[in-house]
Amino acid sequence: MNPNSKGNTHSLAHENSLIDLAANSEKVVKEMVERPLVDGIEDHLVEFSEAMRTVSKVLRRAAEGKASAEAEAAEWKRKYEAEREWNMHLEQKDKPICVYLVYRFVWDCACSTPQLHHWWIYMYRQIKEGAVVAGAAYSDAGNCIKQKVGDPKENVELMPEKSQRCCGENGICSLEVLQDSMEEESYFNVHSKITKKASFKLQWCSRGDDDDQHKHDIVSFEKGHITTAERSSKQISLKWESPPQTVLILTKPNSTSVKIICSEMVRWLKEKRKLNIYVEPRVRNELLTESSYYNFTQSWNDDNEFWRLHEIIDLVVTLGGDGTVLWAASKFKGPVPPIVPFSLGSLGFMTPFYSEHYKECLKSILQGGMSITLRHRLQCHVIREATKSEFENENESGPILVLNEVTIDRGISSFLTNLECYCDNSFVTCVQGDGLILSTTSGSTAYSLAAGGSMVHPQVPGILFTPICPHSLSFRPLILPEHVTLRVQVPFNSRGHAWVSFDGKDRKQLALGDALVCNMAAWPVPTVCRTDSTSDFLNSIHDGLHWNLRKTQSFDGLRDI
Ligand SMILES: NC(=O)c1ccc[n+]([C@@H]2O[C@H](COP(=O)([O-])OP(=O)(O)OC[C@H]3O[C@@H](n4cnc5c(N)ncnc54)[C@H](O)[C@@H]3O)[C@@H](O)[C@H]2O)c1
Ligand SMILES: Nc1ncnc2c1ncn2[C@@H]1O[C@H](COP(=O)(O)OP(=O)(O)OP(=O)(O)O)[C@@H](O)[C@H]1O
Repeated sequence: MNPNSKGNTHSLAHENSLIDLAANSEKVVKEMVERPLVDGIEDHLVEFSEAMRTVSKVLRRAAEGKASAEAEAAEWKRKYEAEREWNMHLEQKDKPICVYLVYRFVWDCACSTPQLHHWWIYMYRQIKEGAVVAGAAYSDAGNCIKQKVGDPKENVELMPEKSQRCCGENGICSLEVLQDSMEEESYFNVHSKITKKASFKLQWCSRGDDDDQHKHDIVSFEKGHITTAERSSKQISLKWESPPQTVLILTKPNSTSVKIICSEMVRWLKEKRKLNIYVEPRVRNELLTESSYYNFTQSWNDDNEFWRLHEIIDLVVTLGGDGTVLWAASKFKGPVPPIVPFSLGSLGFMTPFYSEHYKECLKSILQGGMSITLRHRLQCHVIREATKSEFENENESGPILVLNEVTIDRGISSFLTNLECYCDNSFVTCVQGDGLILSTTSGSTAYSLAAGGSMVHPQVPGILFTPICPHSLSFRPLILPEHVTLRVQVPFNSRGHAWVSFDGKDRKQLALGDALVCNMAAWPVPTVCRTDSTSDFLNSIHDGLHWNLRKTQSFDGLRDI
């Protein structure tokens, strides 16, 4: 048998079987198609296709929602950044082109070299910061040589000295610092024959470290402004490098005991410590009504003048309760000088100094170093839905700074607040309840505590997110890191408006669509400690809040051992 013919027969059979199979499959499919559908399958298919349609609708909506949330977040970011830019622009505008005009530098020839050196360093810093400087200096009694500043900026120009007096004979050695505008010039002329702000150094150290090896500078100090370049939770000490000369006293109004201590303190600071003393206009009037002796006290006419005071104030003394410390902090929109809080209120959580011992306390603070607590503040912006591109007038004066907290609540509305909260543009939650507290760690022992938030040591950097009476069983308070930006928005489907207040003051309404944006401010409030930050905090929670006060269990009764 021919093997080839055998192979041909096999392949032919295989082909025929494939044709049969195809014809059969076609027949089977035809039968299946023609066969009536089994009961119920049609219904299932309809249901299935409806379900698929619903799924695709949900997916489409989710995609649309995500896109709109992203667009909204981008819009808020844009508004927030535009507002910051605007504020920075205003700040620049506020900054006089010629920040300092040194119009007289009377030089004692006996101390020429080191002081002249310091003066030029000081001037160089001003120029670096954008100041146009005009001035003249005299190097020694006989030869009044005008010195020109190198050229740190082109706008440096020397002005002829008005009264070219050499002071070799009278021995005065003073630097008068003036603002350039008329208003500021007259203000400083009238109010201060001043003086350079005292300089000091901030360090952190571990407890019990006696030698300087364990101390580290944490803050560079220029022009008397404290800024936390690096936030530290360690104890911070402040050491004067030149004697403080100017003190501002802020007092709680309508209190007889405060008035008595205030007038005594002013007299003592002037007579015994030879300090320049600033008081509020109200207090100056009260002192002058008491006696014309107090004519030496200085004050200010309006907020603009006050806002420049931090440039010459070495120390702030508060006489009152916590409210007076909050008041003092709120007066400083930028850098804050160290605050010495004397207790003349009822609770006094942040006021560790006893007013009866003011002489000893102030003496040691003015002479030596001190421990301070750098209390962080929150800066808040109210952003109105109605003003999409421009920012409200209220924002033109810059952010509102709080030392305790900013509260968003339902105010007089009887409905639940409905607040959408975002952290760095990520959705956090929707607060449905009486409201929300965004608190600093200093404020953790105030309203936030009453709403169930944790007590946090004031040196711990963080922002407390504490709901007020949330209508939910699982809403625990949060503590967020200090670097985040929080946005709390009243959604359009909210039943009522919300209200925002700053350290319990300045209530503002938030309409539908309005938002509050807040983050940590650059300017902390340095408060002087009686002992140190931790001891003062623990004393306050024990004495002020009676924390964990319980009768001690006796030895009587059952025991494990
Ligand atoms: N339910 C509450 O506890 C509640 C309600 C509203 C306001 N407050 C707090 O009152 C503060 C305003 O204080 P005020 O003196 O101007 O108003 P206030 O006269 O109403 O006094 C409020 C009380 O809170 C105390 N307090 C303030 N700051 C504190 C802090 N950081 N730690 C511990 N206790 C503190 C004060 O000593 C005072 O006893 C707000 O910032 C807010 O924290 C609390
Ligand atoms: N210099 C000031 N000018 C205007 N208002 C002030 C000034 N100092 C304090 N206040 C306000 O006066 C109120 C009472 O002040 P403060 O809280 O210091 O006293 P207190 O209520 O007696 O003390 P405590 O809070 O310890 O009970 C606060 O609302 C505060 O904002």
